[in-house]
Amino acid sequence: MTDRLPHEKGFHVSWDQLHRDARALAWRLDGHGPDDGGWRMVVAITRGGMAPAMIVSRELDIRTVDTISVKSYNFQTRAEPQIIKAPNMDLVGDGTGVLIIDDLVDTGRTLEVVRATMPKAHVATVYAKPMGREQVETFITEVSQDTWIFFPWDMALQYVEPYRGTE
Ligand SMILES: O=P(O)(O)OC[C@H]1O[C@H](OP(=O)(O)OP(=O)(O)O)[C@H](O)[C@@H]1O
Ligand SMILES: O=c1[nH]c(=O)c2nc[nH]c2[nH]1
Ligand SMILES: [Mg+2]
Repeated sequence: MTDRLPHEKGFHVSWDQLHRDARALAWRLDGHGPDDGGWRMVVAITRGGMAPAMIVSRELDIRTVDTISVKSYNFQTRAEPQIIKAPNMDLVGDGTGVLIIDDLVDTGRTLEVVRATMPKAHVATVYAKPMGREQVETFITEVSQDTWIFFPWDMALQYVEPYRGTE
């Protein structure tokens, strides 16, 4: 099944902003792991979760980092999420003490699929849209459902015309 989402607005995130927001996510998570061991592992949802997961694992000094690969979108058109690569389940166990990190939650379908494989893990994203918010335990910034978030790895600096135009 695919459906096209109308996006009225754009939210453009620079590398600097992403760094600040991912750090803020780490600080919010600090000290909120399970009482008997804290956060012991990070699982990044590729590809968008990899940069935030690197920053969070660095801030929280977590050295065990794995990935789960999920493909859900072709540009802005969504399809059913598919797990292409699983993390090391011997390390993940039931997910206790595991932080699952993604760049954003939109409809929540990606996280639904990922959560099912690690039921006791804690899910955190940097950004969240209302439809998927309930799939996430911790996030930093919410944007409206009709906003498309543009990440720094999808953008480049380019010339823009002055507001008043040129002669
Ligand atoms: O909540 P949902 O509606 O499922 O959408 C959110 C997911 O979509 C994007 O990933 P995408 O599948 O585009 O892959 P990418 O991370 O490799 O860009 C984004 O990075 C999230 O993982
Ligand atoms: O770069 C992205 N921006 C978004 O807003 C979004 N929603 C789902 N997948 C997305 N990818
Ligand atoms: Mg993704």
